[in-house]
Amino acid sequence: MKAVVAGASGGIGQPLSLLLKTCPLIEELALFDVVNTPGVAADLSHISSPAKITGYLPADDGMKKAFSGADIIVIPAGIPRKPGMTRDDLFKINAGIVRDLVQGIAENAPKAYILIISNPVNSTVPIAAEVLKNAGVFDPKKLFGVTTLDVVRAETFVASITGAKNPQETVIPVIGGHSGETIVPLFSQAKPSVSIPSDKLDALVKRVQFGGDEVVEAKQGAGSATLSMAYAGYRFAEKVIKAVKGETGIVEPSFVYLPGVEGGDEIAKATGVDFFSVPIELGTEGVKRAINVVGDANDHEKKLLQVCYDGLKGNVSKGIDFIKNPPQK
Ligand SMILES: NC(=O)c1ccc[n+]([C@@H]2O[C@H](COP(=O)([O-])OP(=O)(O)OC[C@H]3O[C@@H](n4cnc5c(N)ncnc54)[C@H](O)[C@@H]3O)[C@@H](O)[C@H]2O)c1
Ligand SMILES: O=C(O)C[C@H](O)C(=O)O
Repeated sequence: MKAVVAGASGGIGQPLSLLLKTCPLIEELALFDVVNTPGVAADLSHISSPAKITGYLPADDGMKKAFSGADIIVIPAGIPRKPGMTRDDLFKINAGIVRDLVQGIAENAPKAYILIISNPVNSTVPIAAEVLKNAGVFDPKKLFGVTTLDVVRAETFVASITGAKNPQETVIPVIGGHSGETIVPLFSQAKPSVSIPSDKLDALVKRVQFGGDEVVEAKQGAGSATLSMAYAGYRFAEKVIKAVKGETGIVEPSFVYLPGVEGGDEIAKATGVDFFSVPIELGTEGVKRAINVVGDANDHEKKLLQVCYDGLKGNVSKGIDFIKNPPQK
């Protein structure tokens, strides 16, 4: 199993690479970034875990060398938010970064599982899908927008109300997209069920939807969530790897292209959007099936979902349009 981190020298990239370096399921780890990968790779190479580690810069065909033979490529490359910015404000710079990296994947590792962290995820994943389609190598079962941090936040924040000792033991589907009101936690479907006092529900939902802002404001201009994101990115990558290696029954929400995966058509019909995060059962080929939890949402959650669909549609078409009608240089 060869894993790659593209954007490996950044705030997320470094701790994510650290976690992947310690993963016993990975034999080879390649780090790619426009800066500092030789140093980050040298540092991590002293860790006595099995993964062989290499670092590449764009010079000397670095992207080709990093991506060739990759089984899984995680992309946290791109600029993060500062206070007062929306994720969509990152589009101008990050759209081109993701387009070019995914083009490199299409050319050098067309069969790799691709996990996109770079924001705005609601648009960068459709960008990736279009690039892969144009290159004739799009497999919707292998393209994932990483929304795990929203799930992690829901687990953590609900535990502060229920007092659960281990927040991770409560499974909460968080669906939709990855920004503000497109993020919809379905607390009515938590397993085991949770009891949230009605006067606390709105604030809890808002905290999950705008958890990213909490970190952006606390960092005062020094970036957005990096450590919790590295944890979340690793958690999702590890689940994909375990499923690919044959472990069964692994389910985690992810932002995928619904019409291309089993069970997705029904959800696309219900939501009116083709890219959407829902619980995904993972298998040896990536997405095994998308699980339709939309119909089970309660009335309060259905109202949240309506707002989500409206916001998400614009974000998705903006991404698709960026590739179909490229901006003039
Ligand atoms: N999906 C999520 O839940 C989630 C959570 C947190 C952050 N993010 C997003 O992740 C991205 C990265 O955040 P960060 O805090 O690590 O930022 P950062 O600025 O600390 O790191 C980004 C890294 O990307 C590198 N990079 C830039 N262009 C590149 C290219 N063309 N090829 C390879 N590498 C390139 C930079 O050199 C830098 O090392 C941001 O867009 C942020 O909004 C997403
Ligand atoms: O808030 C951000 O901009 C980063 C990330 O999407 C997050 O949810 O923390």
